[in-house]
Amino acid sequence: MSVEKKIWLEGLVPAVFTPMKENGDINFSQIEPYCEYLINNNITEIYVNGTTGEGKSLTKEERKEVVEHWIKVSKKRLIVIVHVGCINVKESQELARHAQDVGADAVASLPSLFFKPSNIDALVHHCAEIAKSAPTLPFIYYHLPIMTGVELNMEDFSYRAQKEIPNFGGIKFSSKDLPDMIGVVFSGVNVLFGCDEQFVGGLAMGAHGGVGSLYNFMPKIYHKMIALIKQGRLPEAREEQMKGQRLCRVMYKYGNLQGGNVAALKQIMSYTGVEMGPPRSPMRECTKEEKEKFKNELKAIGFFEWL
Ligand SMILES: CC(=O)N[C@@H]([C@@H](O)[C@H](O)[C@H](O)CO)[C@@H](O)CC(=O)C(=O)O
Repeated sequence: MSVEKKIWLEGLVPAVFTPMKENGDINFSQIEPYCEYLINNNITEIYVNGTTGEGKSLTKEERKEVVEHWIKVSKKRLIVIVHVGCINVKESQELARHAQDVGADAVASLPSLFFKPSNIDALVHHCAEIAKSAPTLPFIYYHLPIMTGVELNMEDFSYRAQKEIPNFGGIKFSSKDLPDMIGVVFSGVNVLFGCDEQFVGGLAMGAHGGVGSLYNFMPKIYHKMIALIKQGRLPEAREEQMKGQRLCRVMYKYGNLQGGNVAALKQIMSYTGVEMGPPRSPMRECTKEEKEKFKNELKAIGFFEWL
């Protein structure tokens, strides 16, 4: 079987959150308004069950249900990329097959996370095993060394993967190692940069687009950045990037208190009007007092004018 759906992404791909209820269950009813909010903000692609979506904190069945909901409510108006990485390859394969069966547009995976691949051979082999379970969809490798500890050279990996994985579609590059990233760009595959606080740098080094959490609630700012870069207006693009940096500094502070950045990001996302609810353990929600201070700090940097 050959790859049927080919994609080449160039814009902003929000890594979507998974809305939750106070009791920790997934709040599926928020996915539809969330989807409409994204579409109204000119978003055409999403990345489901990634880091921002707390995919690794969900059960396999929950992950499948989340994907089904997104596909149902988006009614083919969004390109849906599904992250399927699990602790064991069998479950990753099951999720990849499921994504293909229910109509996703691409699958992506982290490397194996406990028995980490110690060389390119092992990483290519692991990705090929997952990719072959969804042979009609492009497979995107999710490079996130800060969380996975797998820090292999991505340029070398890309050349090997293009030879050995028939449906290899590109790399979601969530590392700040831009010299490695430019090597991947020149290897000819689709590169989606994942460090929102240096998006301008990533685009300047050739990334085609970005997958990230800030694109959920700051799409206007990041769309503007793309437009300014295309017009060669770098000083103005930097002004917009500085807004992302200001947001991140406040977000890191509260993320640290809450046990992880996704908790703080969910709080910020709720200010768009789409309720995200709490994160799942080991992260926690802000206390009432923390929420108040957090909101005031966001106000002070001008965040509410960027929505
Ligand atoms: C480590 C991490 O979570 N990185 C985020 C960024 O969007 C990140 O939140 C942002 O750059 C702020 O640090 C994304 O790369 C993750 C992502 O796309 C995902 O949710 O899978």
